Amino acid sequence: MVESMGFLEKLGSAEKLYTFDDVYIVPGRAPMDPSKVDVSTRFSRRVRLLIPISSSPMDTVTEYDMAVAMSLMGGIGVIHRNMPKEQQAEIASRVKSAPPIPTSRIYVTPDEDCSRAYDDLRSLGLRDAPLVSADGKVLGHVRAGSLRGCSGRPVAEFAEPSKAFDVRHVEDALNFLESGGSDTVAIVAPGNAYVGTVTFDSSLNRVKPSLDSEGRLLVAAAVSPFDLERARLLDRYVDALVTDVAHFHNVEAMTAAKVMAKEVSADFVVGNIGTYEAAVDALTVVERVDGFRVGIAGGSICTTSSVGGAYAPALWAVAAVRDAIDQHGAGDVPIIADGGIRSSGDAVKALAAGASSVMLGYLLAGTDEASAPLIRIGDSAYKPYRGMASRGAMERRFAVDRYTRASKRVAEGVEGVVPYRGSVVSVLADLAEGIRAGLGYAGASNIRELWEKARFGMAIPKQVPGELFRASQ
Ligand SMILES: NC(=O)c1ccc[n+]([C@@H]2O[C@H](COP(=O)([O-])OP(=O)(O)OC[C@H]3O[C@@H](n4cnc5c(N)ncnc54)[C@H](O)[C@@H]3O)[C@@H](O)[C@H]2O)c1
Repeated sequence: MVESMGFLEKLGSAEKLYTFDDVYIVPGRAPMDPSKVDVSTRFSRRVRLLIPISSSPMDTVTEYDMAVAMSLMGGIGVIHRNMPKEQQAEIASRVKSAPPIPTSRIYVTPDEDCSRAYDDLRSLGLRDAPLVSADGKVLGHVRAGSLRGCSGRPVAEFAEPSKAFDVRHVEDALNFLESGGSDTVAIVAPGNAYVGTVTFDSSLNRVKPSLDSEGRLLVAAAVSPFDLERARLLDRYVDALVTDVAHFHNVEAMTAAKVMAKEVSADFVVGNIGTYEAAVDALTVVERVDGFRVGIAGGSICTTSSVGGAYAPALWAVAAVRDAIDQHGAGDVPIIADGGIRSSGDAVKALAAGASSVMLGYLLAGTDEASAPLIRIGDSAYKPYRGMASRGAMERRFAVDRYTRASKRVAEGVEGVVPYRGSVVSVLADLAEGIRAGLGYAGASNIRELWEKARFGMAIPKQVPGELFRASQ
């Protein structure tokens, strides 16, 4: 069809590539209060989430801390691939053995001065703390009360029998804390190795982690579709593998992914893709697709649209891929909307267009758990954030992995900084609440209903709400 068109006709029939700023959700009749809206979803065919959010596999975003926090908050983190495969697998395995509750690292060591330990515990408002040896084993427990008035003696003299709980049975620890038996308990891995301290905090009840069938935190990892060895290694630990290339709709990438999908047992998510045709081809060639990561060139640090002139904004691409899935009887393959999401409102629009979840980079990059160091510029704190096809990220990739194929020499991303935003826990809690509110406005009580009920509208003339207020400031 397109081939028989003249060039002018081709230009004139340009498709409308809707972006997040082009449309809004038209409010609909809400069946319930937003607090009761169910935002649980699936990341991929078998991986269930309690909030529809994942963290992007970027080297300034997702390593151990982010992956743990994402799952603790009901989402999932995708560990980036800009490191040796052994290191990526080690991170995934540590996430799997992390306690499925928020922990801190408050403990006392045997040779610590007892009066200093007493002051430390009182300043934290704690009645007790685990006693942990220098080589990381839980030896017992120390009560602040028994340290009162002591001086110059080692903490070891005040040790009481251990109050440590196995990481595989943390519900016992929570019950013990709730019963008032203690303020703190140690969580240990098999062999009594100290993992972290759980401190009694009524807000614990509000944390609902997303877990696998064995009660462990969820984790996913990025791979190149050409890196079979990495995929095989990661497959032992992760719930999902995510092919991580800019343009998955490439015959070589899809053919390699077909081989990989047969070799691994974790859910197999492919991407990035941006069109109806890419989804149909991927479903046909790869044969096992457990999820699509959708959106090309939309990220805040991505320069693909200026380097290559190509763009498939996540909103438009999600709708196209959802239609492809529905029309090709592929069942219920979840879509992850990726790139350019700057707010919970953007996330709601992506979900309304047929996504099951959203993947975030920019919104999470400024948090404590993001894998870049905190830096100070003048009086303000920032964290570095860079595209995975930026010069720095590419150099790192080729330096750490000699098997990486160099598909590009020209960077398609930039490196910068984002303002520091504190813990990702509160960022995610706010985003989840915003998404619940969005479903409420759309008149939906869950994401499925949002797909059915959401109506899109355009403001004419195009106007951004709040613009008038800002203009008058
Ligand atoms: N989401 C986006 O919009 C976007 C855009 C650019 C880069 N990136 C990220 O940057 C990193 C590097 O990506 P990458 O694809 O260069 O990885 P890569 O160098 O590992 O390339 C992998 C393969 O993807 C295919 N491919 C990539 N770009 C192509 C193109 N322009 N035309 C045809 N085939 C192409 C090729 O098969 C290539 O061998 C990844 O983490 C990727 O997710 C993301």
